Amino acid sequence: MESSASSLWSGVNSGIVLSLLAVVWTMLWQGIQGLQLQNLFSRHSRRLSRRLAATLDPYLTVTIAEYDGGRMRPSDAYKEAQAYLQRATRGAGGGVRHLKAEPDRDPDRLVLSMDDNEEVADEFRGATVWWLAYTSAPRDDGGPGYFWGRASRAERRFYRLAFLERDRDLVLAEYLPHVRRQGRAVMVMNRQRKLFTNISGGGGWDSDGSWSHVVFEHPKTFATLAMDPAKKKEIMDDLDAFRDAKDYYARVGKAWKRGYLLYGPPGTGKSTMIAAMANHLDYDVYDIELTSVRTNTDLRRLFIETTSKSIIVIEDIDCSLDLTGKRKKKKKKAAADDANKDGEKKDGAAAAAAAKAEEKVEEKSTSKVTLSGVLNFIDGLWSACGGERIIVFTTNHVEKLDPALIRRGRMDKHIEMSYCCFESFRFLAKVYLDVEAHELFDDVAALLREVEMTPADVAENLTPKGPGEDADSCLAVLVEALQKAKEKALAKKAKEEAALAKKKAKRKAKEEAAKEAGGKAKEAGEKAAEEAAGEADDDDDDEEEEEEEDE
Ligand SMILES: Nc1ncnc2c1ncn2[C@@H]1O[C@H](COP(=O)(O)OP(=O)(O)OP(=O)(O)O)[C@@H](O)[C@H]1O
Ligand SMILES: [Mg+2]
Repeated sequence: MESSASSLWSGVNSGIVLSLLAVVWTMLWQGIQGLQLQNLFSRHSRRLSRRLAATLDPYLTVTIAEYDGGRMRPSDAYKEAQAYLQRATRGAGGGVRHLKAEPDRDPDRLVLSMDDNEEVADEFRGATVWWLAYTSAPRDDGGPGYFWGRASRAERRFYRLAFLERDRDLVLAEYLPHVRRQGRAVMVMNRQRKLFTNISGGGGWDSDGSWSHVVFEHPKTFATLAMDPAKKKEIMDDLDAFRDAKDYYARVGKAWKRGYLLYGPPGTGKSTMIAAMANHLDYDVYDIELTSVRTNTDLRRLFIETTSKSIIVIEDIDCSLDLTGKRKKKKKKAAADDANKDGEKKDGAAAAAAAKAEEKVEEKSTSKVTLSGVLNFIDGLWSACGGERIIVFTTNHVEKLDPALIRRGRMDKHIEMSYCCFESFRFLAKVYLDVEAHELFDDVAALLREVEMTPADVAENLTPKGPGEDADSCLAVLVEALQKAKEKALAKKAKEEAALAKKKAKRKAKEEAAKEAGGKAKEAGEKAAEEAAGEADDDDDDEEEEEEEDE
């Protein structure tokens, strides 16, 4: 015990002495630099001064930069060191006086890490090492990193590890790999799933390169998603197979990514499905607002800055992208057609889709992202970097999408999200009301065969709105809503049929009028022809007479 105490003291003392010497040397060196006297030294004397430095300052250092060598993404080593040091500063903060705090998974706790210019000591197999965190001012050198934004234009962050020369082998061969391993373990332990957006941050958004994020906390899982059970199982199996298929993708030489196209009317659960997928796989979500991406290059940068184990989402792809160059015109025409349709009120789903399309048509005018940019984004050379990514597109109008965009290989799995069927209703009744059988189920079943209602509307009707509401009243509300929807659909159908009959009758009348007019015209034509022929005969007679007279 005593010997360990004395060796500790001697270690501490030698550490203090060495630190003091290092400080003195640094001051001397900086003083020399400050006076610009180093130019007076010959090459020989500079070599000598370095030797002197090595004698006075027996520390070696390893610097880990967040971005270096033109990197477009933060270095993994930096992130691992950061996570490792979070652990090293746990508890009382490991002797660090200035700490940075971030929210922890546990809402009552904070994850602490050392602030800039703080130093923390760490022990490893009897050796002491020191970590220093620091930042350097933004660089504006136009180098490779400059193009990619954050690497140069923002403050650059570093960790510097200092250790005694005698521990060189131990630190380089064993301690640093240990730091990386432990760092990765801490990252997995602390991992909070995130929802990223490319819309510039503000409010509760944390910025991370081109992306801002919040903690992803969507409660929807496959256990509460209403859809045909067989279809649901197929999707879950597909996701599981993808997650475990690293070797398979490597073997067949494909980038480890998979595309899903979710299509169907508004309110059928496309966005909800994405949340369920993210929760099932424990992946982050990157939600790309394509109308905010200015160029194809920006889109590529966004992709490069995503991490693996993530779902990259582009919602309403048909509204966000000028697929053919004619779409804008078409959409305006369609909107006008919709508005003129016999003054008829649009039903909820169509109105929502039209509003969404109109809104995005306006927004996308500032974006120069092209179809080819998106195609490259999905399966160009860059799409292979990182791996383990799922790309999801959603649309209300699958028929409007360019076939190249959704061909297998880009969008590998097409999933139709449709109106509520009886199976889905039963599922929702169990989830929302905890009811598995009820006398009104038969009515609901019969009505759902005749009426199209989205799971969103069914779920809303099944939600108790007040303290007095129970399963009976909620189901009665749903039946009433379905009956109303049926009446509305019947009235709409009758109106459409009447309009069609009117149109047909009009067309028929027009045809008959044309026929009659044609008949009369024919008669008149024939008469005129006859008269003309008669006149011609008279003329012939006159000519003959004239000829005779001449003879
Ligand atoms: N299949 C479903 N199971 C459970 N809840 C659903 C389902 N579909 C929709 N919902 C509920 O309806 C609401 C709307 O669904 P969601 O936003 O996923 O629709 P969407 O298909 O993405 O619509 P849009 O095309 O307008 O974006 C959600 O709050 C969700 O809770
Ligand atoms: Mg949606």
